[in-house]
Amino acid sequence: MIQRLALIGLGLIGGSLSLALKQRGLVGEVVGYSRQLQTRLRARELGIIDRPVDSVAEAVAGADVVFVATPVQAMAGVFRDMAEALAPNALITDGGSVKGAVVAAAKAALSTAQFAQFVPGHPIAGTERSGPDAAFAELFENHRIILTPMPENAADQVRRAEDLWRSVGAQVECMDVAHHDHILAATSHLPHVAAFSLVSALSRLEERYEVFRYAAGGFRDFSRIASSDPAMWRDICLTNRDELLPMLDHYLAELQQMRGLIDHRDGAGIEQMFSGAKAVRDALYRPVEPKTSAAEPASE
Ligand SMILES: NC(=O)c1ccc[n+]([C@@H]2O[C@H](COP(=O)([O-])OP(=O)(O)OC[C@H]3O[C@@H](n4cnc5c(N)ncnc54)[C@H](O)[C@@H]3O)[C@@H](O)[C@H]2O)c1
Ligand SMILES: O=C(O)C(=O)C[C@]1(C(=O)O)C=C[C@@H](O)C=C1
Repeated sequence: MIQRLALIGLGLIGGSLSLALKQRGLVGEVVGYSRQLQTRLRARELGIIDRPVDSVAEAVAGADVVFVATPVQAMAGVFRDMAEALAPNALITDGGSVKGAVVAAAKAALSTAQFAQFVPGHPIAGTERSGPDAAFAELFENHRIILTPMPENAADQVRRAEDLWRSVGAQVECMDVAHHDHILAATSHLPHVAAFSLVSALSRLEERYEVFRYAAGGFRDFSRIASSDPAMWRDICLTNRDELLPMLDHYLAELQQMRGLIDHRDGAGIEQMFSGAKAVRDALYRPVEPKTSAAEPASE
């Protein structure tokens, strides 16, 4: 049970965590801060927060859990603003899509003791919608949450972060910060860049109105994520640039190869490439299976 949750960033991710905790009766009071007053008031109206405040410092004062859910590049300022006001035993965690840059920002802004209270996290759950109106209590159910604990973290802080996410129905996995950024560059950041680029390319065609008029299921599935928040994805691309660029080059090489096969009317080559991709997706892509309590290992 959380006595007071400080929520910094009141959009899809922060709002959904608060609604999930409130729905289960797992939080006393939720105090919220986001940059714009209008967002804070809307978050209160939607029942995401109980008390809007005017600064990060005011939000974290007296909170036993602090959750940072702003775009990644805003987090450095948020950590700086909270440092003076944090309670000594508060758990600090976040939902940022990139972990290396967030850890570096926390380390620069917080004292050694405060940094040890910070357990970085990343829910692998979301939608293309943003802002408080996009939040919903079920978002994290049966989705993975990756925690990237650090050697500085005390074991009980890591346990608190794990318990927090399990309590809202998520399945917790831990990995190293650098490995997280490498893997997520492939599975999340590259697909978003590909989707934004595809829609951007189509939008430049002279016949674009007709193109979008006749777009059907394939286009819808591939392009949905190009409706995601541009500022959030700008931040992700810039902060995970070193992992994203090689993934992008790898993908561009594959596209070039496909172009060559089509250009040379190499039907066998095209079919082979498609068959390989289909076989891998059919075999490896598995949405998270809901866990029944009976299936939980006894040690968890
Ligand atoms: N959208 C997704 O699918 C998804 C999934 C997993 C993780 N994430 C990560 O979670 C974080 C939040 O994403 P979201 O989808 O909830 O975004 P969002 O746009 O819905 O919400 C972001 C919130 O942060 C606030 N904000 C922006 N700058 C701020 C600042 N300087 N100080 C205080 N508040 C500020 C905004 O007003 C808004 O309330 C991001 O770091 C993102 O990378 C997003
Ligand atoms: O489903 C979506 O709309 C998402 O984009 C969610 C998604 C992703 O799967 O890439 C987006 C960003 C994250 O950091 C985690 C999850």
